[in-house]
Amino acid sequence: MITSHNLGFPRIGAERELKFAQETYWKGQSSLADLKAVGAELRRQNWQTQASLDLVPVGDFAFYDQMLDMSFTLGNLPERVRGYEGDLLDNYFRVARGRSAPQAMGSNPEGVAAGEMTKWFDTNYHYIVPEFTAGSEFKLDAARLVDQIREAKAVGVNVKPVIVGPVTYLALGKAKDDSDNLALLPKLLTVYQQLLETVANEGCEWIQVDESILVTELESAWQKAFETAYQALSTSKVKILLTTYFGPLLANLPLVAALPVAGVHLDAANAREEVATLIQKLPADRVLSLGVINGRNIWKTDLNGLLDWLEPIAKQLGDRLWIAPSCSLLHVPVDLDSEKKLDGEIKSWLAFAKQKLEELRVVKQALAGGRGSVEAELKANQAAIASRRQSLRVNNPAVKAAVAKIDAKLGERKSEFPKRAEKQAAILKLPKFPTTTIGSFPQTADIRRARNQFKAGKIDETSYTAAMENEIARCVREQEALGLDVFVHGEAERNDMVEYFGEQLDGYAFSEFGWVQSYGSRCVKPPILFGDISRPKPMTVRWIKYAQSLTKKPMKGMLTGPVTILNWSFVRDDQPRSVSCKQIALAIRDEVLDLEKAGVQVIQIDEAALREGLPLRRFQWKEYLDWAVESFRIAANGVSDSTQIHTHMCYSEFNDIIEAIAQMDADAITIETSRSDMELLEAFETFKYPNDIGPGVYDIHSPNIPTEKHIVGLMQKAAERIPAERLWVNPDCGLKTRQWEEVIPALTNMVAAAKTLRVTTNAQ
Ligand SMILES: CN1c2c(nc(N)[nH]c2=O)NC[C@@H]1CNc1ccc(C(=O)N[C@@H](CCC(=O)N[C@@H](CCC(=O)N[C@@H](CCC(=O)O)C(=O)O)C(=O)O)C(=O)O)cc1
Ligand SMILES: N[C@@H](CCS)C(=O)O
Ligand SMILES: [Zn+2]
Repeated sequence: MITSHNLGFPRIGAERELKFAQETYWKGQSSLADLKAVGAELRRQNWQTQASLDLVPVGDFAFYDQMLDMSFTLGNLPERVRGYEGDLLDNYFRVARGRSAPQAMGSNPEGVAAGEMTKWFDTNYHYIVPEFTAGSEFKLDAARLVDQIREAKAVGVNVKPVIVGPVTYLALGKAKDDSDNLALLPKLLTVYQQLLETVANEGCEWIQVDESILVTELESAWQKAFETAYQALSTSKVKILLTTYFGPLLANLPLVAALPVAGVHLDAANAREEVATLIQKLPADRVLSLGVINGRNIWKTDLNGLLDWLEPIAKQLGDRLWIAPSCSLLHVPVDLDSEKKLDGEIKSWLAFAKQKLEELRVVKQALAGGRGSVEAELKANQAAIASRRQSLRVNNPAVKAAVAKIDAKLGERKSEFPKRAEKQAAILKLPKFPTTTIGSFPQTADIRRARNQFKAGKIDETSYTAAMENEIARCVREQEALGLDVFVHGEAERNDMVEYFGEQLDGYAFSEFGWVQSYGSRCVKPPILFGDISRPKPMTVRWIKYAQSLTKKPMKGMLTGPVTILNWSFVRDDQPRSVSCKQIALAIRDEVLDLEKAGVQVIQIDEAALREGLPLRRFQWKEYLDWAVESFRIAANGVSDSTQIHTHMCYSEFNDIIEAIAQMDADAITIETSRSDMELLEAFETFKYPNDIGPGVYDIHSPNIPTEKHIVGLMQKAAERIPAERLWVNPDCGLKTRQWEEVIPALTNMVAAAKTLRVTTNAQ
């Protein structure tokens, strides 16, 4: 019998129950017991939803992040949070976000430095980076996993615990003292051995061990680490299913095939071409789990096409074949059935997490009982696939023609940076160390309530516009009072920096409940790019003009760049991403030019997702960066010399892409640096990045407020690497997740720091 299973299910809940429970607790408005009860209920519901599977994941639920869970399971806590005497979950939140609920802060009400957060491979999910030193010690705490195994058994499902594998755990962590992470492997393996033994003692037959770094290029020491690790774990009584996802194994395939594990999971949605070789290389007693349903997109699977390919494999492998989604379903929304307003035709093309598991059920049934046993389901699927292929709504010949006409000149500024900078300085007359913010100001409950009421038809457009203008006016007043130099309008009218644009562009559809976890309690609702993209009318101009009318300070026009819109959308799988990106670039270019025409002097085009879109394999980087940079340049560079173009990137490791960033040729770039203590600037220094830089000095992901002294210190470090006259002073990222009570003191300190720097640091 073929085994069906799942690698992970979205933990946030169909109505974002986890988010609301977390935030209520963090505000001190509920108890830890309330929060834990919500978690338990979500896990119960998720297991029930997955009950038709032969094996159900356990341990995929996390109160913040699965990597942080693993750090706690392994007893790998940063020194600064050790010895905390309260509840473990409160300590966990202290690592995750610098603090827990007010009632749990005890003797340290100011909080601690939060753990660094970074992107999970090429997804929009963020994990908390494990911290190591040469002396790191590990100590098993399996209580969380054991409790959840028991809970799941009580629900009546067949349990398959899920953990992050030892090599991936080490590879994704960071040594705080520059020691070699790999040197910790022997100590770590002892704890993993204990963990596997514990799981076996709970009566589990299988454990899923995620080793996702196997889809990246591995140096030989890391390849060797896999051999060492799995040799050491091979004596365990529980069977290991080694899971890899997000791409092909390429050079790592022979290594994976030879590891002494009971089964291997391959992302067959993205690496179908490797299946035959893996079957050939895998010893005959091993299970092969194929990720046949794409866990990263929201499109229905062509089930008949899949079966054409899979049936012979099923015959060949028999019981050795397992089927699953390609990766954890963490990256897709929970339930398409919640969508009541989505266009019926488009909805018929889609599948969210629950629907993907239903697809898996149909595939398993078709393999076990023949296609005839699921005839109705397969027919309906075929009709949906054909409808999408043939739909006239997908193709817009005018857009295709505009993309075909793109030439190199479209992305060229008129003059080089020094000449532009001179012209811009003459108009903007900014002081040294100019201060600015990244765009958004707090998205207050009032703003969200007004938008909710507008969308529900409870208030009309005039009232909604008035409410948003009120917020913009407040934001301008606050910036005047703070004494910032370059203003923003605060993005009150935007639900999200990508969804907002998706809602206004033709070729996009958007959902009501299609939430996906981005980090902690924060979720995004990626818009669905289904057709050729065009801009029916200006999208931001009226708001920016209104904001500019309230002040004499320069007001930044605020846009999201084409690469970020693309990377944070669910995109088409029927044309190259590069083509979709250029279509978006042309739409954003028109918006940039409209802003310029409206008299806007500074235009920021956020490319926060440029880095994360990099293919996981280096040999594919150049091709991606070429079209990504070209798309940005098309969007940005139609303006005159005197218009100042900014871009913004957060969470970026810049070393790898610094050349591409320079080629984008924005007049100024603001970046995230505060948690990494300006380390990220090394790339800009080494490369001699020629344009202006604003290294973030305020970690906006933590409620902690940076002091003036701290900011001055960070900027002095920055000035050691970058000429002071090219430095801006700004937060790491937008302020939408913060409260006004946090933002005002933090920005007051930031402006004060800039003033201090102007008198203490030499800049021309
Ligand atoms: C910069 N980041 C972003 C990423 N990806 C994006 N697509 N967008 C980003 O900004 N990736 C990297 C980082 C990740 N960072 C963040 C930061 C903050 C959020 C966030 O705040 N998300 C919000 C949801 C935002 C949103 O869409 N808001 C809507 C709906 C608001 C809402 O929940 N309404 C309530 C009703 C409210 C009421 O009646 O009072 C409801 O619908 O129930 C809006 O403003 O209209 C979040 O809450 O998680 C995400 C990623
Ligand atoms: N302008 C956006 C960028 C976030 S990456 C903001 O300020 O929220
Ligand atoms: Zn940002």
